[in-house]
Amino acid sequence: MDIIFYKYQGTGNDFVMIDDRSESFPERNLGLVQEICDRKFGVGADGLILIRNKAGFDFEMIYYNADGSQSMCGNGARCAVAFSHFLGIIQSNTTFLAIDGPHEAHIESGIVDLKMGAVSSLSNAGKDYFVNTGSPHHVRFVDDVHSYPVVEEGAKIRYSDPYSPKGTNVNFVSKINEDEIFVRTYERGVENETLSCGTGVTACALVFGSRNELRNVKIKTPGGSLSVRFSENADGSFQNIFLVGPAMQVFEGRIKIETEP
Ligand SMILES: N[C@@H](CCC[C@H](N)C(=O)O)C(=O)O
Repeated sequence: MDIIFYKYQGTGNDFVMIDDRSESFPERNLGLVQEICDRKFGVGADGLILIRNKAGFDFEMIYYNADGSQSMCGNGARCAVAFSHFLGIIQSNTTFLAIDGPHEAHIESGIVDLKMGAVSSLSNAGKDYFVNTGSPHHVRFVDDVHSYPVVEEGAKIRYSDPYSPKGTNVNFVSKINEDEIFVRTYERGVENETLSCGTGVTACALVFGSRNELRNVKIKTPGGSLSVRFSENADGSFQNIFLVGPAMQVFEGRIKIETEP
């Protein structure tokens, strides 16, 4: 069996995208997801996304990390919107379903403005913070994020007791300007630093924005620039959270699936 795929990247977070409206992808075959995402033996990606039909929505995004686990992916969702636009499923506005619930988005000139789920609170985690933006995120502010040992420290926190057994993603943040931060993220499910993480930068923007009375935060990541705007309620919850940034198709191809003779 051959599967036609497209590759997308959103600020360097890269995804294999499959139009699976026919529901022919063997979604329970997590070994296949791992093989496709393998950078040496497969296509290579941080994650794999299936686009499926869903009653009441324009489409459903089914997201897998490179290891086959599932969670919400902000950059993946922006790429899914761009891919659905490319496929002609949507025009410039959409409402779609992801693992954490419904999302709205707008796409124009390759920039996707994605509404994230509401966030109930920010928690303290020692001197750091924890925020769930559809996926769990530990947020640590550091003096110089560029020289910080992200993989080593991220792996320690990712597997640490408070987050066991499912673990967390871990973000390291330095302030660049009054309204701008630099974020590097260790992602669970990839088990490495990725060039950008959409739910991660959203978590960091909420913490930074809340502490500094900002409602629009610019973010730089190793893979490019994003922004997050939001409103904060008196009870410390957040709503109308929008993650904005580019999503690009980089190539298309055919995956050869070995079948038993
Ligand atoms: N890269 C993603 C986050 C993907 C999910 C995460 N690795 C997890 O398992 O929680 C993003 O852009 O949000």
